[in-house]
Amino acid sequence: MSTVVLRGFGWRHAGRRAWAVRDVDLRIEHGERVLLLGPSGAGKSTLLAALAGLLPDDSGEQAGTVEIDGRSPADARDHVGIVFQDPQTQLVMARSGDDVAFGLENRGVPAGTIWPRVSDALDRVGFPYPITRSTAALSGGEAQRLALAGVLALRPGLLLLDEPTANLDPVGAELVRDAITRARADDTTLILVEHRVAEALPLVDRVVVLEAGGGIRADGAPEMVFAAYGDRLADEGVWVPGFRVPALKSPAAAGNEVLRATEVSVANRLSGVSIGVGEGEVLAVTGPNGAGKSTLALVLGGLLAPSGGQVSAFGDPKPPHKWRAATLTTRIGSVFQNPEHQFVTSRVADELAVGPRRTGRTPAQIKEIVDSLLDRLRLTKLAAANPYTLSGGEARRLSVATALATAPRLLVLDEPTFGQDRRTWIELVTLLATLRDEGHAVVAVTHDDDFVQTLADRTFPLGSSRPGEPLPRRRRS
Ligand SMILES: Nc1ncnc2c1ncn2[C@@H]1O[C@H](COP(=O)(O)OP(=O)(O)OP(=O)(O)O)[C@@H](O)[C@H]1O
Ligand SMILES: Nc1ncnc2c1ncn2[C@@H]1O[C@H](COP(=O)(O)OP(=O)(O)OP(=O)(O)O)[C@@H](O)[C@H]1O
Repeated sequence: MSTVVLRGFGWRHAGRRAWAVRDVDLRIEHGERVLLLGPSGAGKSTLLAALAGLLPDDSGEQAGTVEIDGRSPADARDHVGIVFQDPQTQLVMARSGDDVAFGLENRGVPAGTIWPRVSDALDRVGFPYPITRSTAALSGGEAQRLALAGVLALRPGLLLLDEPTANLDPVGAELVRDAITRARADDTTLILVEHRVAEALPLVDRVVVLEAGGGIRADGAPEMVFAAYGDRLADEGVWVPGFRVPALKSPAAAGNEVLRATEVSVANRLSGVSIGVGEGEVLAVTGPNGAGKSTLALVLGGLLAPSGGQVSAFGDPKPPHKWRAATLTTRIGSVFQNPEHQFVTSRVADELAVGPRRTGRTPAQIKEIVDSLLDRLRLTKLAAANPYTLSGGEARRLSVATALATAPRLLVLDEPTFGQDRRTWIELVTLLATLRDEGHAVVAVTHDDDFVQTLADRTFPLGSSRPGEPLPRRRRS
């Protein structure tokens, strides 16, 4: 167990004018369990990184002090376990079991107890493979489970979790919540960052809300915080319990089919899936971790050749993965599960210009497209920032914006709403609804039930025993 004390704490990342987080005075006692909230970009991940001793002096400027049990985060590191927002970045070993064992070995855990602790931690998170499974061949949710097992095995005094269930299917999320609850028995101090408040509340006894411009907006027992500040927090973008999602489903029937996949397979990852999507339709692909959703998205987006089956789109005799890059970008816009995998420039604004430039737009047209997307996705202030330095929510919005920049008629989005606060979520979903109403087709892989309820015209449950409903051949009347 650990006590955390922040006094006047602030951090400004190198190369940024604005402070990521500032004026934070906070004391968290041994064994307390805190939900840290705040709008996208408010500095939640930065604060966790500071506590984990992951902000080296030369990477920015610090104000105030941080102490864990009276020590600096660098000195307390052995007592702290963190799971990042993007778990794939924290897996270091080639084999899954070794990845969990690595942390234990580093901390000098006696050799005889390492492997029992590894298998206990993997069981707790429902990791579905033998310990020899390659870490490079894990789906997003599987990687998240493994990263969690890695820190749970350490039994840290201070456990820092950044959206630990965002990539998990409902069964996985429940297991992880159980595992977090069990860590309570070890008197672990917990700081949890999670946009979706309802599921996180049973795990915590205190809520701290960071203010976007600095300082703490609210702090106290959950019921007190939401009773006193609920409405204002909602206005500022925080997901508050009881939030009802807007209904944005299309009143119109789907138009002509733009893409059809027949019995597509990818060896060991996806087997025999048939799916189609029509103009003006939002199709949600759901299903358990490892079902093959991201693999299917790559195939539909023309980014991965299927090993079996056919894909045809826009009446082209060639399948999308054989199209020229310029053709592909004007027809299909893809968003990957990990936004960083798709960034190719060092400025947010340049990133948005890549597609339009490739498709021959004039400089004036490019500027108009870029400015409009920055505005619509709340990224204008970050136009000059390096895409790799964005917060999780910002990076996700940039990746959606880049997919829209060439106005493709089909969007294939892998977890488009991941990491969004309430305000950016509504804006993003409303933007997709507008595109849908203009006749664009949208295929979205998602674990976000609110997204399905709000926007999906049809759901394709992959990996379940129910086959996807066939696409009715309807025309817009
Ligand atoms: N390495 C970095 N270099 C420069 N700026 C950064 C870096 N990491 C984060 N930032 C900036 O600091 C601010 C806070 O980011 P942080 O990731 O802490 O926010 P967050 O509250 O966790 O957001 P989200 O909910 O979107 O994940 C953001 O504006 C972000 O662009
Ligand atoms: N590069 C890879 N090489 C080999 N196997 C892989 C690779 N990537 C994923 N897999 C495996 O293929 C299957 C499907 O993975 P995929 O990422 O498509 O699942 P998913 O449904 O998107 O999962 P999640 O909900 O966890 O993101 C999983 O069993 C996964 O372990």
